[in-house]
Amino acid sequence: MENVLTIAGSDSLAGGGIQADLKTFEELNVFGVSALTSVASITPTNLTLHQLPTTVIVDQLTSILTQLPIHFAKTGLLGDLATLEAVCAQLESTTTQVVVDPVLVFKEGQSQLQATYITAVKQRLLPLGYVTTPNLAEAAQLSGMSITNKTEMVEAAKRIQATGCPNVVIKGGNRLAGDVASDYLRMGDVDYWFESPKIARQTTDGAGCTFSAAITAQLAKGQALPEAVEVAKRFVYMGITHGVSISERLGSVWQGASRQWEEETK
Ligand SMILES: Nc1ncnc2c1ncn2[C@@H]1O[C@H](COP(=O)(O)OP(=O)(O)O)[C@@H](O)[C@H]1O
Ligand SMILES: Cc1ncc(COP(=O)(O)OP(=O)(O)O)c(N)n1
Repeated sequence: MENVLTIAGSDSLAGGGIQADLKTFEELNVFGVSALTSVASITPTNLTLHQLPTTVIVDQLTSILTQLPIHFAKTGLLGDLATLEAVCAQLESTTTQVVVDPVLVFKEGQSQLQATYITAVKQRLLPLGYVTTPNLAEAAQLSGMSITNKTEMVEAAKRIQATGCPNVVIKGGNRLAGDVASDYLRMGDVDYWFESPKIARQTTDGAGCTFSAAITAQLAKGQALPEAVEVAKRFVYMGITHGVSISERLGSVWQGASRQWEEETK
């Protein structure tokens, strides 16, 4: 079995973060290991990041990268510039292929990431990526343009490729107007579109983390990127459709949905 690493923050409500990543890895039959960067504390009005000391993050990565073969890793919420730089320094000394989920904007709230952080994502983190998976709002920040339609998604992906990441998936998701959840993969200079009906449910927390974790798992198992994105899209679609309303206000993707559905239809 392949080991797969997630370098990400904790979301105690499991609406994303390391919790969603590890559940996804488990469901897709890879062995998930993790380096925790930050603990996000989410209330109806606030999103606070409690950042771990850089030395603790580096210690976790050293322990993992010096002892285990890790062919694929994903990065999620890194949280601040010092963490981003430390993580990049560690990854630069490996041959690990990296799926970069830039995590600048998420549904539960806006973190206070500075312009210097976004610049570092473009200059240090994206060049290390095999593929990056911004949502529409993140793609707008990384490309420096507004994105309201598919033509602009293509142009934004080209601009993001210019940072040095060869493959870009822009998730149109719920943010792109219309009835269809359209995600766009630009792989080199080839275009792929992945589409599903938009699901009118609130159980979308964690959709982005689950999507990038699923891509990472499928790549680790040897699948090519377009097929990995297709599997991830279906996995998230099932996860939202059978998502869990964990409270009156909060709804999360259910990573066990594909397995449950397969078991029920056997
Ligand atoms: N309402 C929805 N219906 C169907 N698919 C959705 C919906 N919302 C998001 N998705 C899908 O979930 C995945 C994650 O997208 P998104 O929620 O935009 O990312 P993020 O969580 O990073 O904001 C994408 O494949 C997107 O198309
Ligand atoms: C610690 C932590 N990191 C990332 C997220 C965001 O999760 P994501 O799946 O990318 O986005 P949403 O679908 O929840 O918008 C998180 N909640 N916590």
